Amino acid sequence: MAKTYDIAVFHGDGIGPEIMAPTLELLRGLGHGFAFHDCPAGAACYLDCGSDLPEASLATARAADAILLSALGDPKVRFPDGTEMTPQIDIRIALDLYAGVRPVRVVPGMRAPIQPPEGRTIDFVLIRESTEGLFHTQGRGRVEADFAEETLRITRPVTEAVCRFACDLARTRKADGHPGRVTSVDKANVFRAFAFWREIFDSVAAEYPDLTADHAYVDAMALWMVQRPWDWDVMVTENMFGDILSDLGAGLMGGLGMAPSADIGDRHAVFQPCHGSAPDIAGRGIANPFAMILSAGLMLDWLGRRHGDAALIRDGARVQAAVEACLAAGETTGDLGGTLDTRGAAAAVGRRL
Ligand SMILES: NC(=O)c1ccc[n+]([C@@H]2O[C@H](COP(=O)([O-])OP(=O)(O)OC[C@H]3O[C@@H](n4cnc5c(N)ncnc54)[C@H](O)[C@@H]3O)[C@@H](O)[C@H]2O)c1
Ligand SMILES: CC(C)[C@H](C(=O)O)[C@@H](O)C(=O)O
Ligand SMILES: [Mg+2]
Repeated sequence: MAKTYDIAVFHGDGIGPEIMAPTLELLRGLGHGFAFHDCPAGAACYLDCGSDLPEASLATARAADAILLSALGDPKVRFPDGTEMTPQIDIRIALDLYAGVRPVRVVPGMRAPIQPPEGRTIDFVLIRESTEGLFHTQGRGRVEADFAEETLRITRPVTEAVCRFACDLARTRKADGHPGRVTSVDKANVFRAFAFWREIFDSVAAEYPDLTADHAYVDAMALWMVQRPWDWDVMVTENMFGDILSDLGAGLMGGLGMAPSADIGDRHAVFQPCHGSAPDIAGRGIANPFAMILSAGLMLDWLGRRHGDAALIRDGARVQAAVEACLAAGETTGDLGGTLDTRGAAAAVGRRL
């Protein structure tokens, strides 16, 4: 009998449920025997039950084969100390999801602000360490009357693991015709913690003589991602740098509605769009579902490779191709210049599947 995959589903806040519902419909249509398990979390859940990440939801996520997560959070709903709830960070830390995979891919028809020169493509992957770095003290920073302080933490095991993940990915991509280059993005000129990061990156990269390994300072990389985004293959960087650069990457694709992500650890993985709950457009049914759908495509690919299921890998690629065909045909939501609403854009993907 074919395997059933248990998928934990966080529907989220704001536009979260609006983009998750049609994504689940598309997944059901692929006929892989997915069992979806709802996991309440986020701002609405906090108002409802007093927790933004109930233990039961985390337990369901832990037991699942994969986790699909839509945008969570609402700037108007805060903890008593005034901080916003960020359960997605708590999940990354609780499940050791150290490798945040954020692909940046500009394809024909995309309303991208920068077009590559003839013969070049914008197609790189940013790997964002997602469990430590400058997020180490998130929500626990020290705030006194006259100063505030947060801590940047870089540890050897996590840095080795995320650098190895990036090198493995560059190697896999090289087999598909990419240059086989991995770039560490850091600030080693100023911070000893980043000199430590760079030294670890170098020692891991030395195990991959078939790859080109190099470094860039994060400020210069922000410039180069705009000036020559076609030059990059795989980048690996600290949590906060990756958070910021991945939104820059989303900008290269025409907006956050196009930016998927995967947070991957050794045992678990979460698939979610890079964007938030977009309170400014929530409830109107006009959010772009493509980042959520592409994230589901990354999930199919990851599950397929993990379980040796070629049909899942094939469908991961089909989902990406279907979204790209919609872009080429101009069948998109308003943020990308189209006239479709959320359901219409998802249906356009469905027709191509
Ligand atoms: N991964 C996540 O769950 C995640 C990521 C970022 C922010 N957040 C949370 O979301 C809330 C809102 O944050 P924000 O406003 O800074 O960022 P946001 O990503 O929600 O929105 C930024 C801008 O992008 C637009 N946008 C985002 N997704 C879109 C989509 N799918 N289609 C069309 N337009 C889209 C929004 O309308 C807005 O103008 C906050 O509570 C924040 O903490 C969650
Ligand atoms: C919402 C926020 C906590 C989150 C992050 O900072 O990681 C988001 O910006 C992201 O990029 O996934
Ligand atoms: Mg972000």
